[in-house]
This record gives sequence, structure tokens and C-alpha cells, in this order.
Amino acid sequence: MIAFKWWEHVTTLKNLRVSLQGKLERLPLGTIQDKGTGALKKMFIDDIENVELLMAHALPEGIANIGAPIIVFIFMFLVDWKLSLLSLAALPLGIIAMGIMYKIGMGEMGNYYAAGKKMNNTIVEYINGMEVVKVFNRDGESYHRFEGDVKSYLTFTLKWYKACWPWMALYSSILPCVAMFTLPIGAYLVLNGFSTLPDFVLVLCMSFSIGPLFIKALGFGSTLPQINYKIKALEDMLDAPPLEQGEGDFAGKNHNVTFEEARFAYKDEEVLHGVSFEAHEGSLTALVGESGSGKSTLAKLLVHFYDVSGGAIKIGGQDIREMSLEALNREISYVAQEQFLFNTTLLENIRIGKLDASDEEVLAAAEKAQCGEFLARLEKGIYTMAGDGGKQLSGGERQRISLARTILKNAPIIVLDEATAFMDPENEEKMNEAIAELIQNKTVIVIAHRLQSIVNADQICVMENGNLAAAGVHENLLASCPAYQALWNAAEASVNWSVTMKKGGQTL
Ligand SMILES: Nc1ncnc2c1ncn2[C@@H]1O[C@H](COP(=O)(O)OP(=O)(O)OP(=O)(O)O)[C@@H](O)[C@H]1O
Repeated sequence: MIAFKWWEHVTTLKNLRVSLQGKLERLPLGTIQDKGTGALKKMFIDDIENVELLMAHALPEGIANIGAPIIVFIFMFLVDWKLSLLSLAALPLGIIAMGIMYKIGMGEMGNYYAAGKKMNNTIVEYINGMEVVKVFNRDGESYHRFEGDVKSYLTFTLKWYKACWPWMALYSSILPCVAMFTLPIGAYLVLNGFSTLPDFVLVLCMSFSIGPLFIKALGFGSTLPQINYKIKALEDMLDAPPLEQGEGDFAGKNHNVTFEEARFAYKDEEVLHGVSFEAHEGSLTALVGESGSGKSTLAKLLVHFYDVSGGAIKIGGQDIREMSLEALNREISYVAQEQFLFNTTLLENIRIGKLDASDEEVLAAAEKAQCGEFLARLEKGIYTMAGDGGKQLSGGERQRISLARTILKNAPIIVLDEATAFMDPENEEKMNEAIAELIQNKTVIVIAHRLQSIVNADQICVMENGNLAAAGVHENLLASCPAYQALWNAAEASVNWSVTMKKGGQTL
């Protein structure tokens, strides 16, 4: 029996977590980022545990503790209905006190949980940002923020308890007092011949067994406001509007990617103001522009991290919102600026690109992505653990692992966001060779800061403040687009500046 219950609870927890994780996959990235890592961890681990507490303990034990008093009461009622009703007379008072506590509890709950969420997020941020904190000597400042959030959590917790405990004390005192009315009024009834002494003693004895059970059952009452709040937060998350996506498979005519008057705002401020261009199959389109001009946002919209707020993005004529995320993912490989590696072996990290790939296929992809040289240096080679978030590898090594994933996936559309940003010149050349092989006959969209690397692109789209300033090939843009001329001049100047610095004998 115990084993069955244990299994049942674990299954419920698992189902809840799986539903939540499934939902997370379908939410716009912004909704997830707004919640914060700490708050999400709390929701996944702590809040779901609390819901389990309600189901595993509060409901069954509560029902048992209410059922027993009801049976006793029926006996009391059969013995003497007047005396038995007297033993219940305190119940309404206790329930009123409990109702008031519940109302106050729910009122304060928002602030209490907001403080908890903030504290959790600050702790996660503090740990994730440890490097910056140390480099910039911000230990004290970060600690004060952390301390401030812990204090504020304490303040809200105390405020909440202070508001609730008098009512909690009141109902806890009233509810066991089953004899409060039975004893004096019952004695009066006996003395005046309305009840007999044996019935009075019997009802009084039985009523004493009701109180502790009631208190136990209603003890869960104090946890109900908290659990109710957590269930509501879980429901809000599960009900949050998901990304617009169809059930359908990819049904595009080809792999041309078209942005049609695409608009987007992360929050209130629009960052893309109706961008239109087409990236053709079998060609390389480069997105260039000043920092913050909207290049990465275009890439993130294409891989459907967010929904466009206006216009459309199509592949082969099919709106990406008409296909499922899985179908879209099969068509696109995205190498982002920040490469995240899971804390498993490098082999498994690469295999994410194609789950049914054999070890030999993974090794071949790693070799093509120029991982061979650094894997040879690692004691366990490709079987080395990547460390939390891939922290045991350098930026360039992480990029090469990520490129190996992309090679393995071999999708028809490739989006490379600053793919060689962390590369030293020697590795960059090798990686460019790997990229050149990877992108053959594919639709390739490259986001590049260094203009020298994309002068031969089939199409260069120049982004300026969330608008497409111009699109064309290098020579044409250089002759006709002031924004591109400015970028090119700056790129040339930075090359000259680098040469001058080297001549001056300083290390770069
Ligand atoms: N998660 C986010 N939340 C809110 N605003 C954002 C977010 N990410 C980007 N932005 C804003 O959107 C605008 C476009 O950013 P985006 O990252 O697309 O530019 P970018 O051209 O790729 O810049 P960079 O070359 O520096 O990577 C910027 O103003 C940026 O501040």
C-alpha cells in the first residue's frame, strides 16, 4: 500500500514537471526570461513539492480527520440530539476566525511570494555573475543586494505571519473547546429534566474525542492559502499564451527565407519596424549593422523564439507559424552568439544535433568542426564532461562544439550569429573552411561584425535602428549606401588601428 502511494505521488510530481517543461518549450523566450531562473527553479522544485503535499497529506488525512468526527457526532446525535448540537456550537466561531485568517493570508501572499521570487533570482544572478563581481570588486555591493533581498523576504514573511497568527491562535483555541457550551447549558438541561445525567456524561466524553481530530484536519487550513497561491502561479504559467504555431509539417516549396514587413517589440518598445528581405536557397545572406540595430533579433524571430508582432516570416512561402516548432527546427540550424553546453560529455553535447547519430558520425562532425586538436589535449577526449554550461571549455572551443552539432544536424537553413567571434586567426581560418563545407547548397544567414569576412556574400542586408537600410552586394552598397559606407570605413580603420598598435610594439 505504501509502495503504491509512493509511486503514485512520484508519478504526479513527474507529470506536473513534465507538463510545465512542455509548456516552457512552447512559450516565447521573453515570457521565460521575465520570470527569472531562480523563480523558475522554485516553481519546478519547491512549488510542485507543495502541491504534492496537498494531495498526499492534506486531502487524505484531512478527509480521515473529518470523517471520524462525523461518525462520532452521529452516535452523539442518536444518544441526545440537543447535547450533541451544543458540542458543535463553537464550530461556527472557529470557522469564522479561520476564514478571516485565510482572507488576510491571501491578501499578503502576493508580496510575500514576490519577495521570495526576488530573493531566489538574486541568488542565482549572484552565483552566475560571480566572475564579474570578482573582476570589478563588487563583492560588497552584490552582497548588500543579496542581503537586502533576504531582509525584505524576512520582513514580508514576518508581516504575513503577524497578520495571520492572532486568527490562527483564535481558531486553534476555539475549535477544541467542544465543552464550552455543552458543559454549562448541558448541566442546565439535566437539572431541568430535558436530558438525563448518563446521556450528558456519555455525550461529553464522546465530544472530547472530536476536538483534536478537528484541529488536525483544520491544521491544514493554515497551509491552504499558500498552496492555493502556488497552484494559481502554476496554473498561470501553464495557461500563459504560447507561441503561435500550427500542428503542420514543413510544406514550403523550397528553402528561401522571406521576412515580410516583420515587426517586433521585446516589451513596449518596437525594435524592428517592418523589415523585408529574402534569403535565397543556395546563397549566403549577411546581416550587418551597428550594435543594437536588430540583427540577432531577426535570427531569433526566424528560429521562432518569439512571435512577430506584425508582418510574417516565411520559408518556401509557408508562414513559420503554420508549422510546429519541431517541424521548423528540423529545417533550421542556429549557431547563437552564446554557446550553451549541457553538463554531459562533449560527445552527447554534439549528438544533440542528431539524436540517432552513431559515435562515428559524431566524431566525424567534431573533426570537421576543427575540434580534433583540442579534444586530443583532453585526457578523456570527446568523453570529457563539458562542465556546468560548458564552463570547462574556452569560448572558441564551445563554438566549435556547437558547429559540430550543426554539421551533424545538416539542416537546409543555417543561421550563424557571430559564429567565429571567439576565434583566434588560425582557428578562424580552419572554422571558416568547415563552415564553407557546411553551407554548400543551403540557405545561409550570417550575422557578422567583421565586414571583411562577408564581402563575398551573395547579399548583404544593412540594418539601421531596426530598419533595413539597403540590401545588395558589397560593391553596390559601398557605392550607394551611406550606412554601409560608414560601417566599412569603421572596419577599415579598425584594421589599420590594429596594424599601428602592433607597429608600436604593444600587445593587443
Ligand atoms: N531580451 C531583450 N529584451 C529587451 N530588449 C532587447 C533584448 N534583446 C535585445 N534587445 C534590444 O533590441 C534591440 C536589437 O537588439 P539585437 O540584439 O537584435 O541587436 P544586434 O544588431 O544583434 O546587436 P549586436 O550586434 O550588439 O549583437 C537593441 O536595442 C537591444 O537593446
